[in-house]
Amino acid sequence: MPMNQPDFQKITPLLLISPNGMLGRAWRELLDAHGLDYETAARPDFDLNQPETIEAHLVDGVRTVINCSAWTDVDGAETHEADAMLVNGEAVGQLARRCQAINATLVHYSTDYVFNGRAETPYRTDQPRDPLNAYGRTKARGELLIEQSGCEHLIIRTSWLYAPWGSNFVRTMARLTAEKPTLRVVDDQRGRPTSCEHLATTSLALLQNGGRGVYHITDGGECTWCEFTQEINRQLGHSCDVQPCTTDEFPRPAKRPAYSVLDLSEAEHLVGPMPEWKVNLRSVLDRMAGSTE
Ligand SMILES: NC(=O)C1=CN([C@@H]2O[C@H](COP(=O)(O)OP(=O)(O)OC[C@H]3O[C@@H](n4cnc5c(N)ncnc54)[C@H](OP(=O)(O)O)[C@@H]3O)[C@@H](O)[C@H]2O)C=CC1
Ligand SMILES: Cc1cn([C@H]2C[C@H](O)[C@@H](COP(=O)(O)OP(=O)(O)O[C@H]3O[C@@H](C)C(=O)[C@@H](O)[C@H]3O)O2)c(=O)[nH]c1=O
Repeated sequence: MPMNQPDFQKITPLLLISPNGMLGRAWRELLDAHGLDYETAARPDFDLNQPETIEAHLVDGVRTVINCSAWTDVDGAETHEADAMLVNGEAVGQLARRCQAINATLVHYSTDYVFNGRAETPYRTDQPRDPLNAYGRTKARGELLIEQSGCEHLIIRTSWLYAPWGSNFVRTMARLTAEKPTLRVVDDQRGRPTSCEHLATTSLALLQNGGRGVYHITDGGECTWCEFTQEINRQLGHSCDVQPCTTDEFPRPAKRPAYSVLDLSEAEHLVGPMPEWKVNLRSVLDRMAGSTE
């Protein structure tokens, strides 16, 4: 990926919120690899439900705040929308207003689930937010509050995150395809998987290259959850029979969008093409093979 002469002085010192989440860990590894100057903010010292802890961590001198925190339990948000809204909505507004006050740039993550999934071509960054579920509504509110705060920001929408660590679809399916002779996986939801390591690296490149406003970053290509599982099964050499099913045959509390492919052209214009999801999947599975986690 073309990365112009890095001038990290413009973006440091950084504050990394939630370095122990799935994406937060990828950011931590990336910042360590570059030897960048950063502090971290995590529970219990930093809690988005306690506004005073936001003020205590976002202090004068911090140039960039990378927010990897969120309520990510999509089904749980259906019955706890107010709690999810505090974390993904109102607290994000507070973060953004604090960034404005200390003149820091806020890098924030959002989701394909802010869209209704009724499109048939990739969602552009400027298409209207119209979430189908509670999680999507809370993430849409967070985006809006950032935009209203007037802070300098980079909102990165992404989708279907996976990593060699944490709780995610690839790790779940790696286990299930090893354990089960057959598996049924929904084949009528189409989107773009995203490796967290790729996302962190590409986010840093976008930040460095002046990306501000809303951008989309995912792996390249697209697939259904079933096709994703079939490829995990194939790359791992497992012999599970992965069969397609419909969303109706796999009922869940939260509705998911049928089509949530994000248009990548604006990010690709600044930082180059996104690697294909099968290529990124291979790297992550290789790393999982060499790990005891
Ligand atoms: N996972 C996915 O598939 C996708 C995720 N995204 C977005 O990407 C971002 C990163 O997601 P991901 O890495 O999967 O998230 P994780 O669920 O792995 O991590 C979320 C982090 O948020 C922290 N957190 C939750 N509540 C609070 C709180 N009240 N105060 C402080 N910290 C809190 C958690 O802390 P603790 O470690 O203490 O639990 C955890 O470290 C999020 O914005 C998410 O919405 C977008 C698209 C897809
Ligand atoms: C385990 C399993 C899942 N599935 C389906 C259900 C669901 O439609 C799909 C994916 O399941 P998950 O629970 O991993 O998906 P989900 O929690 O909806 O993942 C989402 O998380 C949030 C945080 C985001 O922002 C989104 O981009 C997206 O990544 O796989 C099967 O069909 N068969 C199975 O055996």
